[in-house]
Amino acid sequence: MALDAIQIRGGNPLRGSIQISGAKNAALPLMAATLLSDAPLTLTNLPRLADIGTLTSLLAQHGTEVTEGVDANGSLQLTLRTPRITEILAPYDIVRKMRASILVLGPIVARHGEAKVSLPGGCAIGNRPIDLHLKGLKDLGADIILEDGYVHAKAPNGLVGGVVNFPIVSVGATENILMAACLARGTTIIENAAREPEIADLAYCLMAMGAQIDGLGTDRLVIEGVTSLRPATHAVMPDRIEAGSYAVAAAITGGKITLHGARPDIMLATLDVLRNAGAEITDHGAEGLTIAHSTGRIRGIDVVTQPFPGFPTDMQAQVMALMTLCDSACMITETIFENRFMHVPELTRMGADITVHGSSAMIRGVRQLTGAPVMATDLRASMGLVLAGLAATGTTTVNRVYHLDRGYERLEDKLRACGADIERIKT
Ligand SMILES: CC(=O)N[C@H]1[C@@H](OP(=O)(O)OP(=O)(O)OC[C@H]2O[C@@H](n3ccc(=O)[nH]c3=O)[C@H](O)[C@@H]2O)O[C@H](CO)[C@@H](O)[C@@H]1O
Ligand SMILES: C=C(OP(=O)(O)O)C(=O)O
Repeated sequence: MALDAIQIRGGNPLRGSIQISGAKNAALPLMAATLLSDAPLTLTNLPRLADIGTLTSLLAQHGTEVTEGVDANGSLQLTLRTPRITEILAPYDIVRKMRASILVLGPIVARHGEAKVSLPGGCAIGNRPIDLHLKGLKDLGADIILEDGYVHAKAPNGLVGGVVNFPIVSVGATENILMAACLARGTTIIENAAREPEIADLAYCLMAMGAQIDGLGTDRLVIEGVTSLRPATHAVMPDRIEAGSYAVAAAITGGKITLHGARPDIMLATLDVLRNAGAEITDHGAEGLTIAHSTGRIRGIDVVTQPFPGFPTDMQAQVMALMTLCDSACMITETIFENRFMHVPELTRMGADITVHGSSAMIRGVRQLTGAPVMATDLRASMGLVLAGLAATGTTTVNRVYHLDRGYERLEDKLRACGADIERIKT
């Protein structure tokens, strides 16, 4: 595990352009989909991230053959082929590193009739139970036993389509059940499905593989099971959270950045907040967007995280960093994860004025942040601190860079190309 740190000497307005990478949170379920079929699945526009490597190792130990290449745009391309599931066990040592490992559960049970996946446990941002994943598989006829820290799911005669009504919206549970339902006998209806764009991206890929899915982009997905799937090639959608993070980099430093390949149509809630905060945003459609913040201070805007199309929890820490410099006071409320304010004490050490009351944080804007050594316990909190460091006077050292390596491809290169004074250092 890399224990390097990111060191930033803040204060430069960032100007330039950044190419947005493929989305981590789309890539992971797309890779897991290979387990549904013996036919090859080629994924292009993959980001080179630690999480992609972790899932590649997990898939390989389940029997997936992985051929690595480079696509026409220079991004990572993987051809995944799983002639058969050679191992039903997803071990604790891999699952604990990355919660998205739970996404192998649905596909392996659906195809092989049995899977044994380590319970992921909690993580820095919350408890993150998997009861909804298990409920969905039970609704499709799987027997589930929890033993020795593992979920043991069995459906020896195959899954059977049914109605899966989720009591709360879950991205991962929707993805797991969507994949499993592709091979279940008959029709599956997922009610209260998550509507995140990464789910539609997964559905498009599954349909290219021969799955029959209706209701894309809605909270009701209808899946007609098929007996087998065919080869497919799919380009991973652009990362709306990476794009949102760099949009904040432009706003917080009073700069101007063009985000090539960003999709403004799936970033509306984030862009609304940034626009209301005083940024000027130019929508270039499929080409991307340009964001600038040239006049006056940031306006304080209240933000509440919600499932898509609401404001994403994965942008909360970054927008909080921005709001520390606002001209008034504002409130950020986190409704998705119970412990996603780990960046608050670190931002406070940089001079921010933030008071947390339960799931809300009251931010009173300050005129300036000052650099400090900081440490975050999760990916987006780390990015929030990088953004604060870009705006602060003096030097900020963000420790535990491995969190950032989970979700931001070539972070320092992309920011440096826009004028940031940023480097990776050994600690
Ligand atoms: C790899 C990936 O795509 N990760 C994203 C995914 O995580 P993930 O899929 O884990 O998040 P969920 O949408 O499942 O979680 C939403 C809420 O539902 C709860 N819950 C979830 C499942 C369950 O079985 N029981 C339960 O109670 C969670 O604790 C949380 O409070 O969506 C989150 C919400 O947009 C994002 O922050 C993560 O970046
Ligand atoms: C919380 C995140 O990821 P994961 O679900 O993989 O922990 C994230 O991408 O912000």
